[in-house]
Amino acid sequence: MIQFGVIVRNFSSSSAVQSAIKNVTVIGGGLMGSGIAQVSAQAGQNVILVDVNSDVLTKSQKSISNNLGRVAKKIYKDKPQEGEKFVTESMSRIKTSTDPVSAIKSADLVVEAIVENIDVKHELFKKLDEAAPSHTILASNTSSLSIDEIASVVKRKDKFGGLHFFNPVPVMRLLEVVKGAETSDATYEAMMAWGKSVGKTCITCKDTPGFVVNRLLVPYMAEAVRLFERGDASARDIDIAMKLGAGYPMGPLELGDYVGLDTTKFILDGWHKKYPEEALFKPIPLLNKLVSEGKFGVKTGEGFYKYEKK
Ligand SMILES: CC(=O)CC(=O)SCCNC(=O)CCNC(=O)[C@H](O)C(C)(C)COP(=O)(O)OP(=O)(O)OC[C@H]1O[C@@H](n2cnc3c(N)ncnc32)[C@H](O)[C@@H]1OP(=O)(O)O
Ligand SMILES: NC(=O)C1=CN([C@@H]2O[C@H](COP(=O)(O)OP(=O)(O)OC[C@H]3O[C@@H](n4cnc5c(N)ncnc54)[C@H](O)[C@@H]3O)[C@@H](O)[C@H]2O)C=CC1
Repeated sequence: MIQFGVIVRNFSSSSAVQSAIKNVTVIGGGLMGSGIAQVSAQAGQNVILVDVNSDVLTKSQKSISNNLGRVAKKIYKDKPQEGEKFVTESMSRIKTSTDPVSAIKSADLVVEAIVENIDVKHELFKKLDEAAPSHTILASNTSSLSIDEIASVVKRKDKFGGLHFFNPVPVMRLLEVVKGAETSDATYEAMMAWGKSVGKTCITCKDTPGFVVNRLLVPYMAEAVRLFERGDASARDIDIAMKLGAGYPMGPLELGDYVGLDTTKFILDGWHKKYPEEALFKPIPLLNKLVSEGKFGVKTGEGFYKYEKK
């Protein structure tokens, strides 16, 4: 059995701590999964990125390569050749697959970043639990679902936890490490060490709705949509207000488009179902309308604003 210890290394990159986790499988090659694959490969780990859709995987590889290029420009400002080597080597550590079962055969850690739907996540984790080696840690990047509820379908509850990243993963420095009711101390410590190894500052949170960031951020974004829906201010003015008046890097509606209005709706709907009396979680007709029209934000080319399709 692999012992997940921590080896402290004395080198000057952001990942000063190296985790014993070497092989990572990331399931879901969308916005978040591609970012998680990137930071893992950057940190020297072998990555398999899995998606049901092979076109998504092609797109992910392209965006990871571009984003690695941005990182390389920063780290290797005056050494373009070293920058190129960094990109090529990091990319060579990422393999792709459409078959989750074969992709986890040598995984030390699996990070799931598929659609925010408990039934779909259950179906996947049942398969992963049966197929993964006994030492493999299973983790979910869920934004809003309960870690214990997701873990209810697996036998290895002691080796299950939450690893909640933020978008864009290569830039946002936080990782919320969520300890479920049955997550063992060894698993929790291995997740913390791994988070540090991929360059993140880790905080710990109990398995509560939205953990820390989303419990505060999602109701704020929802209130901004309601304000716009009432016609109290234009979308542009709401966003300018929060950027210039509160110092946020993005306004709340821009952020909704960036996170994905589909994901935002999944989060709110899930919480509303669980806590029907909570006014902050009530459905928002405008948000539902945009999602029903396929306007998910940046990823579909339109949300509150229009974007050039990538
Ligand atoms: C829903 C959930 O469960 C949880 C969530 O994720 S909630 C969402 C959390 N995220 C946020 O709140 C994001 C808020 N927005 C921001 O922080 C910033 O607007 C932003 C970082 C996204 C973009 O910043 P910006 O200054 O407007 O744009 P830009 O100049 O393109 O990027 C800033 C830097 O990040 C880098 N960057 C941006 N995206 C990148 C990516 N995907 N990969 C690598 N580098 C990237 C750029 O290269 C640039 O680097 P330098 O400053 O060294 O040149
Ligand atoms: N968008 C955001 O800002 C954040 C999202 N999250 C969470 O991360 C997860 C993924 O979100 P995004 O990356 O935004 O979604 P996304 O829609 O960009 O990507 C999801 C991907 O999962 C794939 N997929 C769906 N079912 C699958 C399955 N059974 N097996 C393999 N692949 C499958 C889809 O083809 C898609 O490419 C969700 O749980 C979300 O709540 C967490 C932090 C931030």
